[in-house]
Amino acid sequence: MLLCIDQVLTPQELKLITEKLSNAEFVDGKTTAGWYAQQVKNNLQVKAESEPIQELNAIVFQALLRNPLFQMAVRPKVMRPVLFSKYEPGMSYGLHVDNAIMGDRSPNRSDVSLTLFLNSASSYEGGELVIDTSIGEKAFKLEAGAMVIYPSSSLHQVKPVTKGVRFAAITWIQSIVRSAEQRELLFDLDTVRQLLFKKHGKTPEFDILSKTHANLLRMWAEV
Ligand SMILES: O=C(O)CCC(=O)C(=O)O
Ligand SMILES: [Fe+2]
Repeated sequence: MLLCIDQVLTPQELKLITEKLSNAEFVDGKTTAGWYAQQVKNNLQVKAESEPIQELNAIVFQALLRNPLFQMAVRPKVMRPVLFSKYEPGMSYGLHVDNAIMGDRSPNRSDVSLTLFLNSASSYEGGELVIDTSIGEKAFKLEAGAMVIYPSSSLHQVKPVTKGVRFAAITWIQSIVRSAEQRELLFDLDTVRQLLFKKHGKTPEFDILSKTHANLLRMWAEV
């Protein structure tokens, strides 16, 4: 499932992140790409284990964990440390698929990939995240504080930035529900269940739908 969620970060969080990024040390992004993705990855990212990384990471994790739509759509089990990237004019990330398994010491499967846009879409040209979907390519260039989540199984790329600078936060999530199809079924059922509750309260229909939702989750969850 491809989903865009607006206002994941508050204006205060965005301001803090932007300030920290303006003083951060950036290094070549190739260091965290798979061997073939390295050939097409041309960007910068905040040095791992550098001073602001812990704080920046915590802000993004908190924002994700308090977001009900993210929780419903992704059902996170493990979230990989966030990468903060910067694309200057001429930089891009060519077509690739994200590594299936990430992390040497405690490996996780990547089920869901996430791009959180950190600066205004009008402040740079190019830099769209283009994802190959079953109905063709879809381009995303969202406002600061908004994010797109997409299956890690998709081929995708970041188009060259031609003017200005693009900042983004990237992470990958292992879901407690491995299958994207099952996650989408649960998301739809949960959405209907909540809409029904808002309209009619706790009806017998709501109860049965809640039972079905809970039991499918029980059947499919790996916790
Ligand atoms: O910056 C983005 O929107 C996506 C970056 C990406 O594809 C990656 O880091 O694997
Ligand atoms: Fe990627």
